[in-house]
Amino acid sequence: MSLCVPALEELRRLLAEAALSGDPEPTAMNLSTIDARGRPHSRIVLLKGVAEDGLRFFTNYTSAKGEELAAHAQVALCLHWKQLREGIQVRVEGTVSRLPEADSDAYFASRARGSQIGAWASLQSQTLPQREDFEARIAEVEARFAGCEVERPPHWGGYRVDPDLIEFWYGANFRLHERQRHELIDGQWRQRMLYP
Ligand SMILES: Cc1cc2nc3c(=O)[nH]c(=O)nc-3n(C[C@H](O)[C@H](O)[C@H](O)COP(=O)(O)O)c2cc1C
Repeated sequence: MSLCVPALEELRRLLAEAALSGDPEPTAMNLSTIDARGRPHSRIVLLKGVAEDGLRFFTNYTSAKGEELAAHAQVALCLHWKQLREGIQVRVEGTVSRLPEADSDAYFASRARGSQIGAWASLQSQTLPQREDFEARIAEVEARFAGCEVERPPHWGGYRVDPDLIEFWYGANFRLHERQRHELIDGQWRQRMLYP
């Protein structure tokens, strides 16, 4: 894995700045995946860390996105902070792999108990015939783990995105926006500007 240290440092700086800017969801990012038929799908997930091994997010491995990621490991991520400076967008493309179990365990243990219960109770992406069915599953999981810690379900955990493209778009007056693209080409990170 080859990391683009300057781009990841810039991303961390922007995340910190976005958190201070009062953005209610500074880590919300669009995650695009491709299914086995080549059809793209997008949804928001939370960016849970920019680490040495890539960008992390957590989800249900048996969800629609989990199946899509098993079919195609290529993903595109997009973050947008409307109120930061003149507006900033970050695009990331790369390859996902599952995080080590110990990392998923550690993150799961840090989650609120309600979220832990939800990870067991939600059959994410499957048809829910009626709301009461979900509530009954939540009650069943709460009873199962009453008085003890909720362990991580085997179907729930993290992915890391190993980027091969990171692009920063900085908004500016009169549409003189700035685009800085970092691309991994033949094992080397290269930087160039693009017309906005
Ligand atoms: C602000 C926001 C944050 C979200 N964060 C996550 C997340 O971190 N992980 C997750 O699995 N779903 C998250 N979701 C729900 C997803 O957008 C999506 O509905 C769910 O993961 C099912 O997607 P799928 O059927 O394509 O697998 C979030 C939704 C919103 C609006």
